[in-house]
Amino acid sequence: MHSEEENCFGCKKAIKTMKYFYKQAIDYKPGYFILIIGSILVSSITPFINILFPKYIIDELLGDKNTNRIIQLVAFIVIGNMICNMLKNAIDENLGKYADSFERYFNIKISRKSIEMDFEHTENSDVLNQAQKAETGMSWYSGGIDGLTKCFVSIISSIITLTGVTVVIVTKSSLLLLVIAITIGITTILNAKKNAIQVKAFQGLVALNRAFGYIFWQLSNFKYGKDIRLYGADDMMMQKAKDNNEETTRVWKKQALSTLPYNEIDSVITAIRDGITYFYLGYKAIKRVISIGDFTMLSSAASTFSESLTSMIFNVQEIHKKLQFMNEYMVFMNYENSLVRGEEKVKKKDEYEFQFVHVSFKYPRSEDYVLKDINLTIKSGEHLSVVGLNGAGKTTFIKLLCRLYEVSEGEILLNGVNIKEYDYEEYMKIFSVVFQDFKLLSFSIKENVALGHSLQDTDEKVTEHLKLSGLSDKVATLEKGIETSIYKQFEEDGIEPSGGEAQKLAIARALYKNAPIIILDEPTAALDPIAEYEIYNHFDQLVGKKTAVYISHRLSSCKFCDRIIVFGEGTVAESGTHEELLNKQGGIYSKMFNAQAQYYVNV
Ligand SMILES: Nc1ncnc2c1ncn2[C@@H]1O[C@H](COP(=O)(O)OP(=O)(O)OP(=O)(O)O)[C@@H](O)[C@H]1O
Repeated sequence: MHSEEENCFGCKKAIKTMKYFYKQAIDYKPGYFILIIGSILVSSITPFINILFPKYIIDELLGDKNTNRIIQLVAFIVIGNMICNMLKNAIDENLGKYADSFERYFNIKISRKSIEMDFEHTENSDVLNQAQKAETGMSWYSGGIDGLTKCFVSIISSIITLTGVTVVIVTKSSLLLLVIAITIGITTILNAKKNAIQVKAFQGLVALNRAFGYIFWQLSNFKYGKDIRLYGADDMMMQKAKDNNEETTRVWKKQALSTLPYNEIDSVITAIRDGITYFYLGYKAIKRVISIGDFTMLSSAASTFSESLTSMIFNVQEIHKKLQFMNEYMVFMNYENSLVRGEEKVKKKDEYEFQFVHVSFKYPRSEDYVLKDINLTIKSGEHLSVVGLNGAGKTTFIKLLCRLYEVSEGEILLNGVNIKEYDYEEYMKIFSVVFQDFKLLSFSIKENVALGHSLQDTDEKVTEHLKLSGLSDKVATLEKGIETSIYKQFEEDGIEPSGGEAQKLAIARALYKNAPIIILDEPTAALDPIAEYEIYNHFDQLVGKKTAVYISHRLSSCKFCDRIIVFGEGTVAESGTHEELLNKQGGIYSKMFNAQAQYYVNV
């Protein structure tokens, strides 16, 4: 939530935001700003052509009636307007291309920030809302750099036009300026009120837009099609989408109804201003204080004056509003990472011993401890199995080990050094992890396996690891082999891997990374019994002397491990080898194992 002080978007904050964006934009695309200068020049010149030359034509028509001169003047107007329009079109066309490029530039930065921010932020709905605000605030709400710059262009052009037009009006009728200035003062106040309503509505729409994006994604993503169809959830999903749509419409409608009176008053004031201008100038022309040519020029100058002044003030207010939208991007980009990131290098050696010393943990914004006073050592090269009932804290234990979360109490040591003291990226490199909810990307099999590594000369190595994980037979049947795309999102001949195939791919990816510590969270849950048997048969080949941690509900897999730890109610309830734990009367492990074995024995 923004505090009261933060909500007040004053001049200082606006200038800071402006500097922040323009510094990056100028570095990224300086060419854009050269075009902008051209745009300012063209849009400043055009109004003068249409104010000055018609006066001379009328004066000529009512005076000397010199045909050649009239033709010359008309040619000036027509050709001048044509050249200005052509230049404007050429500039606008090029500016459009930059607008897109700026939008992508800042979107990429949002993505990078999302990846680099503390993992715990990615599960925080405030942060997710802020990411949404950053993205929409930088795109269609503000128009991004291009939208903001166009406002500046308009302001500068308006100032140039205003200066010229003021000179024209002052020489003939300065009272007119006063009338226009007063009416514009009123419309400015109305506009400020309208903007405040729009900014408030934007804040209210963020959560709705994010929810709609989620529902839309689930509905249109065929991966979720099975569940939605079989559970008949389509009506419920459609209802949620409809409710969301109605709520969004309600917010828009409320905004429109709130701003409508201001728009209507604005129209009345503009009409009064135009009426006064025409009556006043008409009266002067009838009294022959000004010529007919002057009447035309002054009425056109008066309307240009009010248009330019209105546009200038409108654009100042627009800039203020747009900067508030764009500021949301800054807020997101400035999220501090709270995870301590040390500088100690992880020494490359064969020994990696971890110690959990009185480790307790509760998730952020939660009062309940998920893990309580965990004390254990994972010896280098040990194959450790972690078991326990659902929700016992097994995955949380892995998340702490991999530093996705900071422990709440106690410490985790690697080779005697607190893991906080290690360089974060270096520390991450020592783990190959397959999480329960691992993700494959819509890229080729090769890219999925060699993820994060160079793709040069990798074919053989990728094939080798696919063989280890038991996927080579499947890949051999594919026309494009390891170049085959996963999923059909971008390639028609992409494959839809089965649950087991996807898991084998994820295992191949983890093995390919060749990190000294392998962690597999439910590694064989989706594998058929033969594939599971194969994996465990090649266990030593797969993992070798590396330290390995397995989380599994298939207790038969625990036999392969040196030691088993059993989590229960947030603590390490039991620890020992398969045989030791099985012999422990009334123990959690023996109960779970016997319950599972019963199914097979009783068949
Ligand atoms: N991001 C989170 N925020 C708050 N609570 C969480 C979060 N992730 C998990 N929990 C809670 O922590 C507890 C332990 O979850 P964890 O995923 O570690 O269990 P698990 O032993 O791996 O379970 P399973 O066998 O079902 O995979 C659960 O009660 C879960 O609801």
